[in-house]
Amino acid sequence: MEKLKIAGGYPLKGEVRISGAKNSAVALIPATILAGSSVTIEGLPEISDVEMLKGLLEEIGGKVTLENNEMTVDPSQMVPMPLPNGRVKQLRASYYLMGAMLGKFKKAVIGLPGGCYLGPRPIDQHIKGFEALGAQVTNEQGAIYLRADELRGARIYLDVVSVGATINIMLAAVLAKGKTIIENAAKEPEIIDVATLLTNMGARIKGAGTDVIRIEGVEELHGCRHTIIPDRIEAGTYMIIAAAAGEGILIDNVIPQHLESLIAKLREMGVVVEERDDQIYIPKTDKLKAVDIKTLVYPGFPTDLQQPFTTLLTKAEGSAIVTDTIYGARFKHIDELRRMNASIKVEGRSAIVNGPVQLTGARVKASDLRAGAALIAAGLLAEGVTEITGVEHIDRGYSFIVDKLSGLGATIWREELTEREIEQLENS
Ligand SMILES: CC(=O)N[C@H]1[C@@H](OP(=O)(O)OP(=O)(O)OC[C@H]2O[C@@H](n3ccc(=O)[nH]c3=O)[C@H](O)[C@@H]2O)O[C@H](CO)[C@@H](O)[C@@H]1O
Ligand SMILES: C=C(OP(=O)(O)O)C(=O)O
Repeated sequence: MEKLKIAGGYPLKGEVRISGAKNSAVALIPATILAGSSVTIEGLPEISDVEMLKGLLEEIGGKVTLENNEMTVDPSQMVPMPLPNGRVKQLRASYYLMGAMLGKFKKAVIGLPGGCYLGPRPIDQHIKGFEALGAQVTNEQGAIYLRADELRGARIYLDVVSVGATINIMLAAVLAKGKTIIENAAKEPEIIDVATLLTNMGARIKGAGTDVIRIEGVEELHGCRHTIIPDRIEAGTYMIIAAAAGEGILIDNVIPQHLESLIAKLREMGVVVEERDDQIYIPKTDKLKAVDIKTLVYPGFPTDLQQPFTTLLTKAEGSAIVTDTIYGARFKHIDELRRMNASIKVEGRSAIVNGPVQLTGARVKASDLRAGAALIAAGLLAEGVTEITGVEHIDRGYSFIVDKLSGLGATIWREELTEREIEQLENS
């Protein structure tokens, strides 16, 4: 086990290249199960979620190669092997194995997913969708059992706008008989990316990226090659770091339109954001103004950027209210930021941040992926050294974070935890 150490307070400058999108990758990889022949995905991020999914596809008989961020999956020998435990618990997106395996084999046994604990994360809408398509779904001892004689297209209205349920229902429906309509669908760019891959595989999908998706089931799907979209959350994290501690940072391989809500909020704070074709440039910002944010489904402000944005607000002049309407308890980073001298209080679904304060280095724990991003941003701003444990969460979603930040001039490194530190963590 490792920890991250950051000696803060150094100005950051230069260029950083964004990797492929985690939340696309984790759906594209299970989608390959549906094909009849090999699928290649280019530009995958080097994160542990991708490695976990590679292992899961191999467990069910897939032949998988992963080299230079390019994965090729030959699904021809795959079987509907139950996956009740093990790797499925290490990530959230193992839930996509439910839709993909149900679609392909008409049966699946998948353990309940892990991933970031952000308060309750139900999957009732996924299950409602599978049932509407004709599956019997039961939950037995922490695993979801899915079985169908045949899957038939259906009209499915999602009671909550859910990224996971929208993609999972698409995966299950592309090989179903007849037409499926998903109403109140989520509109995130990752959904369009998955629909693009499935369409290249021969699926018939219309409306991905709007709130009504129409799918006409086909008999079979074939192999193809697909290039993943850039990670808007990774890009947003570096934009926040650039606004907080940058002296001119160019963020390369980004689709600026995917980040309009963040760009608008940064501009409101007084940050100059230059949008180019596939790059964003943020020069040094002298003074930041506090702004309120409220997370919403896409194209609203993403919940995944709420935590790092909170760190930025500690440097802004005035009082700001951060409200998370998606995950009302996504505030585990706040206690840790307080250890670093932040002045923040949590009231219900909101955090009230008072700034500006000079953060100071401390020993802190990343409870989840974006809490980790918030603490890294804080460490870069802080006076002194910050030690961050819980690095395994950060490695789920940020490729080469130490190298990328070092390339910008940060003093950041990994260290092995001592046995005593591991013991302390296990008892905390
Ligand atoms: C692997 C992946 O892509 N993860 C992203 C995905 O998670 P995930 O797909 O888990 O998030 P959802 O979009 O499903 O969740 C949105 C909201 O709907 C609720 N809900 C969801 C499903 C359901 O069946 N019932 C239900 O009530 C959730 O509790 C939450 O309040 O979208 C989240 C919201 O943008 C992001 O934070 C995660 O990074
Ligand atoms: C919450 C996240 O991931 P997951 O849904 O995979 O836990 C995230 O990417 O911020």
